[in-house]
Amino acid sequence: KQSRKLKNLQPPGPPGWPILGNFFDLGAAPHQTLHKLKPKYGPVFGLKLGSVSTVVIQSAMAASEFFKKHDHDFCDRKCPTMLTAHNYYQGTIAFGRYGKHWRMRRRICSTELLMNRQTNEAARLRRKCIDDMIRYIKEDVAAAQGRGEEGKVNLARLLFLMSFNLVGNLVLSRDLLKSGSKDGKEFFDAMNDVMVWARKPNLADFLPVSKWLDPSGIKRNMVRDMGRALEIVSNFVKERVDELKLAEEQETKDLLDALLEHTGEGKQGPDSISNQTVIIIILEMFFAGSETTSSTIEWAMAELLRKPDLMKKVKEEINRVTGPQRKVEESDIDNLPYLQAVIKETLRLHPVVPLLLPRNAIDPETWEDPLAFKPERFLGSKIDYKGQNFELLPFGSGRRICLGISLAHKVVHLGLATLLHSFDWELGNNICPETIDMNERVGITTRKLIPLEAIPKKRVMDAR
Ligand code: HEM
Repeated sequence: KQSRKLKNLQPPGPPGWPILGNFFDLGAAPHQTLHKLKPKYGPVFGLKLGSVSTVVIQSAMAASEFFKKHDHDFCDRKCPTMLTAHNYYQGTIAFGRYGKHWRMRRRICSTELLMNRQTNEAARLRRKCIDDMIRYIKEDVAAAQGRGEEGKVNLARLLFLMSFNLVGNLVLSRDLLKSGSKDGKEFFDAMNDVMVWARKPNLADFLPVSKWLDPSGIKRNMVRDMGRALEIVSNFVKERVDELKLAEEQETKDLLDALLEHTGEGKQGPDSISNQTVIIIILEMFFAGSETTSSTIEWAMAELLRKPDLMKKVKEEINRVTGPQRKVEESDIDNLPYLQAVIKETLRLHPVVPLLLPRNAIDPETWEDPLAFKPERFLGSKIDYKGQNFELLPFGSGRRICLGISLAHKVVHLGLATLLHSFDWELGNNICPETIDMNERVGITTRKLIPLEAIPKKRVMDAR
């Protein structure tokens, strides 16, 4: 949201169509279209998306200036129309209006979930979910080979299952994917469906008069699936409330407990939250924390499979630090500079939230050969993604910086390193490094259009 003063300062940009403005000029990959407009309009220009005035910032210098001088003016958010289903907008952190309610919800989540009081317990859960993924991979390969196939696994799906299950463990202390968990399976399906609808671009966000139209039924489907997801979470919450009533001592063990401490009778004022808000925040942790993390690891694997020499280099580094038998631990991350460079390069080239939460900057001029995957550019460089280096902002910066940054940092490194250290990866018949499809599917998050599949092989060193 812009103040009137800032609105008047809207910089010039490409002329748009009457009423619709530049909405249809953005195309299927808006972040790439914006990059192409830069030579003509400079690093800062304005766009009219229907009735919404937007400022695009595409240089490190302008982003630095923006965050240092105007972060406060731009720290409000506009909730996409799709997320008004079931009053989602009233509880959300990611799309919430800037103010005391947002601040309080964010504080509870970052303290309880991400700075985690029980640091060792959270580390154990991360380890467990990643180990489970390795087990599922082995089971899938065995099943595929049993069918006489070459043993390809759908890495995209297995990574998503891992990060989804991790959020379930951290926020609800529930293993949602444990076989036989009916609620878990239903919740997983409903979540997936909501994300499909949320990914669709929606003219109603930019042209309020069109918000009553629903030609392809997206809104109707969203209401239905969001309703299913919220109902399942609301049952989880009810169960916990009942458990707490019976418990003698109440100890905060996860995010749900922490949120429930702020509800209930006698709680009033800015410090209190409603039951519905608890449910929405829990759901949001799954939206914000699962696909973002899994997609980043998937892109990193795709880039490494395209460049076998880089794959070899990162595997050798891990092997040097852990030896062939020991598992990679989170405490190894600091000693794996090449792995860190691979992740930074992945987040530079494939930021999973490229545009749709505002304030993210892409800055090709800062980088030599910007479209090439070259982790080496980060070796010996102090550039990091914590929001202070404005040429690399995959998690945003300022007051609305990603709340899950430290969790994502650990899971992405440990997850990728464990995949690489557990198997030797091959592409299989009919595909070679040069032909891996790297197209994007753009929405709230940018995923690989074609989910990555690869064959995990017994490591050469184990086979010897
Ligand atoms: C690689 C993984 C991830 C990436 C690239 C990512 C990226 C982002 C970005 C770009 C934003 C907007 C920042 C801004 O406007 O300045 C954001 C916001 C947010 N992220 Fe993440 N994220 C990731 C993982 C996670 C995880 C694991 C969680 C939690 C479990 C999470 C929770 C959130 C929340 C709640 C917000 C909204 C913050 C606010 O508006 O106050 N994210 N993320």
